[in-house]
Amino acid sequence: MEESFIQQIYNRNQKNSFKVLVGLYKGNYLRIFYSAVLFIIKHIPAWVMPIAIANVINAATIQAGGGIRTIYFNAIIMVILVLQNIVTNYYHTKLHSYAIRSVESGLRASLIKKLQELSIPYQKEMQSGRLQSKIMRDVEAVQTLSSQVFVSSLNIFVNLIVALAITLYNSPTVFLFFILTVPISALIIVIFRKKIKTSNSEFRQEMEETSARVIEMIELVPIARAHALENQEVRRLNHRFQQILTKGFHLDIIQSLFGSVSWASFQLFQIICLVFTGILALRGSITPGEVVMYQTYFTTVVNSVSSIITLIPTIAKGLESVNSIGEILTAGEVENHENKPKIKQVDGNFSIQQVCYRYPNSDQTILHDINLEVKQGETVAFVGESGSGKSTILNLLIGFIQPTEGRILLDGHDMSSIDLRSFRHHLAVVPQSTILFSGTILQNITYGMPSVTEEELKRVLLAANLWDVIEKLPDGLNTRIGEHGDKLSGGQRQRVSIARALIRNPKVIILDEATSALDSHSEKKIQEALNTLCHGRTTFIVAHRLSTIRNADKIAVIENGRCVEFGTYDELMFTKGKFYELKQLQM
Ligand SMILES: Nc1ncnc2c1ncn2[C@@H]1O[C@H](COP(=O)(O)OP(=O)(O)OP(=O)(O)O)[C@@H](O)[C@H]1O
Repeated sequence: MEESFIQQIYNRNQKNSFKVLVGLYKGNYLRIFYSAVLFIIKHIPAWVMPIAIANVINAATIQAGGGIRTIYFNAIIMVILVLQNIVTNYYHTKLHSYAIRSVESGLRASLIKKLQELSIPYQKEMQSGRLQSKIMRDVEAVQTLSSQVFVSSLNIFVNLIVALAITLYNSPTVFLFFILTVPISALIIVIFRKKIKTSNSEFRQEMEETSARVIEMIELVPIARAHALENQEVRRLNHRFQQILTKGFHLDIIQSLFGSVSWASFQLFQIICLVFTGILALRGSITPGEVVMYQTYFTTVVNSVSSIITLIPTIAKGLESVNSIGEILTAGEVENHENKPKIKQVDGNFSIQQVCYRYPNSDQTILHDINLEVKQGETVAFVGESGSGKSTILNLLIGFIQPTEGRILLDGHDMSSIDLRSFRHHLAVVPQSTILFSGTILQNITYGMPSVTEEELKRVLLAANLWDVIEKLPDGLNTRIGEHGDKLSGGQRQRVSIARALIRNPKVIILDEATSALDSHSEKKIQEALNTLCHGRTTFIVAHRLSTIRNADKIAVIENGRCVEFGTYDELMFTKGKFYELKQLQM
């Protein structure tokens, strides 16, 4: 799949999260600019009001100027400036909010797209809870960062510049006093910045980890309940919450200390400023109105500088989230289909040649020199002890993982050199634990199919032995089946899964047979459905049922990652080797 624009921004600015953030707004720069201009207009009252107030005070206290006319004139100016704020604020918000919200949804869309491309082993490694936390929580932190940085920093910088400029124009002495705040604030920022960044990063990782555990726990509730392990589960999570408490507490303390130190320093400055301008007024250098004016501007300067300081934790958190999202968007563990030829037709001939496999995070080779020739339409059953490597072979055949040595040929094409998506259009996978989603039965069966005719649907339902089940349901095919299909029985779920495979009319089927025991009636129904499904298609089954094994064209016995026997049922029974032993054991 093509890299999204957001992915490109991440790849180009891997080390610099601030550059990434700015880059994300490409296409919105003009909107942001107009929003900033409107902000300046809407904010004019904040700068003009102190002057107008000073004029009114001076007109009232010093019998100079225009008296009542000055008071009225300044009042009218103030009213106009205040009222225009409502309109300009509306358009200012409209523009920047659209920009920020579109980046927010763009980030989520890019993450989802990337998740669909990442290799299956990588996804398993990352855990769904952590991924979910990145998609929801981190993107939200980036959105908060954007609005804070844009709205607050604009507010801060514009206020600061105007207050300082007016003061400089009126009194350079007071101006010099004002800018003394800069080194003080810089010092405070330097002292706290690194601590806040580290603390934020630790807290974010802890949250992600806990998120993963919580999702896992929710999925495990029935198992925990069935084994009376509720308390253990609660304890396990409580331990994680304790970690969050410690890390979050540490973060809060640093942030709060940072806030209070800066607040106290600036309040002290404000008191000094009042004393300083008061003395200047006593000496007659400035008027009483100007004392109020400078005090107001100084409050603006102080508030602006302390706002920059209070913004820092949010910025640190947001930039940490920019990094966190980048972990996914720049991950290289993707299924690479770029520039690989698509296959137009699949017959279903497989040649597995000298295949070995080792999981990336392990130094143990799981599969050794697997060699199998499978003809179009044949059914191959893999049997063997648990952990012998059967599911790993299925994952290799789907292309979720690639052989570390050897190769797999599909109709003569090396699977590593073709666009696997073109093969998977002709493939149906029926996993051991049926994966259903919380829609209707119809939606679950026709998942990913653009259109299905009534006759086709009926044929599939009959073949999957689902017709009777559907007929008994009040809403028929439109019955909602609950999360993961919880409202269906295990056997019914398996048959829905078989129907989903059937409707795709695949050329190749990969089937990890469910191990759970079913009653003989249900077992018979499933076996009939499976027979229809596999008929005339190349099928690979991890087989547990006797009937499946009996019906397979070939049986491959896997032992410790090696294929120790390969042949028909009768051949393997005749040679009285491993398969014979396994059968004896089962019986
Ligand atoms: N992601 C992984 N990382 C490392 N080792 C793994 C991973 N997945 C599986 N294994 C190991 O690979 C071996 C083969 O596993 P596999 O799931 O293929 O066995 P299986 O024959 O299908 O077992 P079962 O019949 O119980 O499903 C096991 O020893 C397992 O521990």
